[in-house]
Amino acid sequence: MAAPQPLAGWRLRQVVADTHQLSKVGGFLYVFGWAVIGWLGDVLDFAPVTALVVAAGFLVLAALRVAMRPPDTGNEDDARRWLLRYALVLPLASVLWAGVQAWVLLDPHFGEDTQMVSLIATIGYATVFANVYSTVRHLAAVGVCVLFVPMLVVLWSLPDARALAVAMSFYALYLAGAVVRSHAEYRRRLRLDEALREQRDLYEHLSRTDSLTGLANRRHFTACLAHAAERALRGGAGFTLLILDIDHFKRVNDRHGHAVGDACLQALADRLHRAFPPPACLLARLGGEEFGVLIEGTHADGRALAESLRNDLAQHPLDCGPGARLPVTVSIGVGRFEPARHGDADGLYRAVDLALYSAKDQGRNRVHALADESA
Ligand SMILES: Nc1nc2c(ncn2[C@@H]2O[C@H](COP(=O)(O)OP(=O)(O)OP(=O)(O)O)[C@@H](O)[C@H]2O)c(=O)[nH]1
Repeated sequence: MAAPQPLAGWRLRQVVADTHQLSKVGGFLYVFGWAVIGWLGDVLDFAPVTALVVAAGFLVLAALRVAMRPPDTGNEDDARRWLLRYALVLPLASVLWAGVQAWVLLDPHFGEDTQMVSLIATIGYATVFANVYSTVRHLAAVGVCVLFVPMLVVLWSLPDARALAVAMSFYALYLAGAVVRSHAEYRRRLRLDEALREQRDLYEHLSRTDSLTGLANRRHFTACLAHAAERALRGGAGFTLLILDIDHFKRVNDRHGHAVGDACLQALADRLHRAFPPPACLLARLGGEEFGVLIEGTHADGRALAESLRNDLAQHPLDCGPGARLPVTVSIGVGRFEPARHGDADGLYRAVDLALYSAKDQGRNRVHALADESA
């Protein structure tokens, strides 16, 4: 059988979050239980100091659970350390309750009603431990043992309580099964959640990505362009848009075949990555042999970057597979977003697209910048 893997990554963070969420207010159940027992058993009459110390103990432990918030650093070691500390604190209230339970059963000051209520409360707390703290199996097992074992020892030691001891022993077996089952169910749910998350992430990635080149697709690029324009309109940093199109790409397909054409598009995507590194630049394949580049910030000289890419491509053929080093040239339209002139992202896109087509019209293998057009 394979050794169990230590919790890591998303699962660890989820276990930490679930453990705190499920248990953070549970400490107050012991406060309530002790208040009921104290009231039924008139404990303030014969042991006022102990009663108050026990109440204070339950209150402090309940408050500690709420106060021990999981770390939000995202660091796995922090999360593991927190889980260990919390797993040490969580059963302390059960230890105190086990002491209370033994006291109530053994001290004749407490009447039979109070003893019965305390036993019911112990069953309740142990059942909660077995079923609710399913996130960490050992934690649930320790909690159940701490609550049940001392009570069973006391019951078996009392000659008048044999029937109760037998019944409670059977219930202890049920609780052992509940610990195993609830933990297995939790692990199953965790695996399902993780698979759903991975599928959602994959779907989101695919819906944003061009499958041939791995660049952003037109839909994602258009959305990012719109966000960049909105930010700029609200006074944020500006941005520059490049649209580039391979010249006479049809000839590549016609002469070398579609597969080489595809490799050529992939090689161009690699070249674009080197010329416009993320995260300042977003690269997209807008369709066919047309690509877009969004450069965030006001410092980039889009025209110079476009010229340098055009030169690089004109001088260094693209590696499009075995025996296929193809010289390709590109035509590029480029422009910086100017709110007063373009209005929104669509306005800039239209203007840069026109610049690209004017570069094509004027002979291809050239960069046409918006500033040139207005000159
Ligand atoms: N291999 C390959 N070819 C594609 C893909 N998408 C579009 N094309 C081809 O790209 C070519 C585009 O041709 P045109 O629109 O005439 O453009 P062009 O030949 O580059 O000419 P200009 O843009 O005017 O310089 C067509 O032959 C399409 O079949 C693709 O995913 N893979």
